[in-house]
Amino acid sequence: MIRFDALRVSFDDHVALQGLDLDIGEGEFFTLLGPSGCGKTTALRSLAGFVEPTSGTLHIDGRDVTRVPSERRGVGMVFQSYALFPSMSVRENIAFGLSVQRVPRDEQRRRVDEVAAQVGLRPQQLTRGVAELSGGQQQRVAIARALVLQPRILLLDEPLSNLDAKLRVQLRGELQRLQREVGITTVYVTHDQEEALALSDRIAVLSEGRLEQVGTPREIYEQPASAFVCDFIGEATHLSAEQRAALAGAGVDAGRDAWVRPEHVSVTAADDRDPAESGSGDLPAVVLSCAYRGSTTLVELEAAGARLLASVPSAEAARVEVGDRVRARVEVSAVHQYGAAA
Ligand SMILES: Nc1ncnc2c1ncn2[C@@H]1O[C@H](COP(=O)(O)OP(=O)(O)OP(=O)(O)O)[C@@H](O)[C@H]1O
Repeated sequence: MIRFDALRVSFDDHVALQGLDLDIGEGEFFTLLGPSGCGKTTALRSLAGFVEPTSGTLHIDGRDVTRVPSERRGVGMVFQSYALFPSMSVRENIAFGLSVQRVPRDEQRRRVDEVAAQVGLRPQQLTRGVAELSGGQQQRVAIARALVLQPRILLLDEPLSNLDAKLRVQLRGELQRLQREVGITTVYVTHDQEEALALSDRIAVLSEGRLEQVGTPREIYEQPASAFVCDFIGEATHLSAEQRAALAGAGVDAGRDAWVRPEHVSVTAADDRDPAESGSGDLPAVVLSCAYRGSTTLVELEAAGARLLASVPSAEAARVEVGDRVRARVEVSAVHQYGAAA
């Protein structure tokens, strides 16, 4: 339903998007994810019609909208700051776009009531000033203001980034439910990988204006297509040359870059066998620190001369202490390898 075709955006001599190809399906919750400056906001703003591409095309529902003005693209946008009018009531804020379009008063009223109920705003909240509302309620108003214009696509630019951690988690659940209920195709921008994994049907990971990978949260996490994605999504240890050499007998290619996630490293008691001979992916290790995380504990090890992270059930972690000599067992089949080692 949305197609980016070789979309390139340059600002003076800086290339923000280097030819983006992307297809987003009807009803999808699709996230553009990447570190600051990777071009995700530029991609979103191009889709909204606020940024003019240097080359390439954009299609919505099969229609070339590359040069179509923003207001005729059928997109509704929610900004990071919400951009609500502080002197107006909730109802006036939501109705703003309808007033601009000179929609009759009684129809405005009906549509605002309908969309307010959809996003979970109570009727008595509609007469309040927006300044009196909490961050989460303001977010609902901002979404209602976009939805009331009945867009085909909802664009959200880091809408949760101004909220505290607990509210962010709560609201992302609400946002997901709301999107499912309304069924509207949604494009979401964030630099927060945890948020992207929790919310999205699919994710596009961008780096320096290029697409690194597109996939479901599970695909991106479990089969990262590049070292960049593996490092950016979740936690991973970049194995040193010495660690790779020590694991070569168990099947790691010592000549290639290698990464392993903490949940694929376990900690067992040290014994006297030479780990290199066991062929099982064991490394002699010393416990450097233990960070309790509830059901699991992140154990930082020094293994074969370099750092290695292991995520172990907290019940097991209770048996190890900082300074203990242990064995780190690396699940070699879960090691991600890319290109030649630097
Ligand atoms: N209007 C502009 N003029 C000049 N350069 C711009 C403009 N907008 C963006 N850029 C540059 O383009 C690059 C990509 O910016 P963009 O805002 O798309 O990144 P981002 O991934 O969304 O980052 P952030 O999370 O920090 O917003 C950055 O290097 C940025 O400085």
